Amino acid sequence: MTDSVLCARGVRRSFPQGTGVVDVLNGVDLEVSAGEFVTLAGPSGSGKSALFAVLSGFDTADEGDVLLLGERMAEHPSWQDCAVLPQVMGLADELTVEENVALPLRLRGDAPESAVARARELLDELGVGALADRYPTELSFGQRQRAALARALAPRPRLLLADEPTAHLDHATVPLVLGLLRRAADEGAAVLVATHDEEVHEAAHRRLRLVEGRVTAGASPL
Ligand SMILES: Nc1ncnc2c1ncn2[C@@H]1O[C@H](COP(=O)(O)OP(=O)(O)OP(=O)(O)O)[C@@H](O)[C@H]1O
Repeated sequence: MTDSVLCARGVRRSFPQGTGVVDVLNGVDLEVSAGEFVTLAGPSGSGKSALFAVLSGFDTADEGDVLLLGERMAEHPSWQDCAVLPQVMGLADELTVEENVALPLRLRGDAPESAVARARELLDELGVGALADRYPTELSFGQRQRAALARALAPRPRLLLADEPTAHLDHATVPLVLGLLRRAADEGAAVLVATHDEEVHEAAHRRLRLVEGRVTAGASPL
């Protein structure tokens, strides 16, 4: 693919377990291009979060390469280009919701007014605009998840990795999240989502599966 944003080749990762080791990733190959919304399925414990940790540069593969925009992630972590929505959402408790969402924009030097405007717009779209002045600990898990998604989307990353972005959401809220993930892809981002949620898989351009530590094509796209 010419417009590859994320490319993993031969990624292996093992973890110590008891007296031995468990091989979780056994040679993962995958590619996600600009404008693609791709989902990753796999049974609980199959290694989706472990793979996302390697893809986002939080963890290092024992073997193999991860390229972001053609650069090796391990050597050139491109924090400006990659946004992550981890399962543990990692909002800063001492900042309000709005400040959390605006933070990546402020860190890269955006003016306060435009950072706040972007934060407000995303929070409104995700149905949590009224909570902008609250602190994360005052929110439900589903509300925090939407705030964390707003923060990930705020800088318009080239790559968005979202781990179970609908895990805490009710049925009525899932379409709001799907709409923003699709829009990010339509605007040119590469979007990779690990999920057990069939509704999310159905919205994807392409589906992948993690089986026995390797990525295979999932069910055909719609
Ligand atoms: N840091 C670690 N140390 C030891 N073992 C780990 C570590 N991280 C992951 N594992 C193991 O790797 C396997 C895969 O875990 P992972 O959390 O990636 O699964 P998952 O597919 O994301 O599961 P779920 O769908 O339940 O979130 C598990 O057996 C887990 O115990």
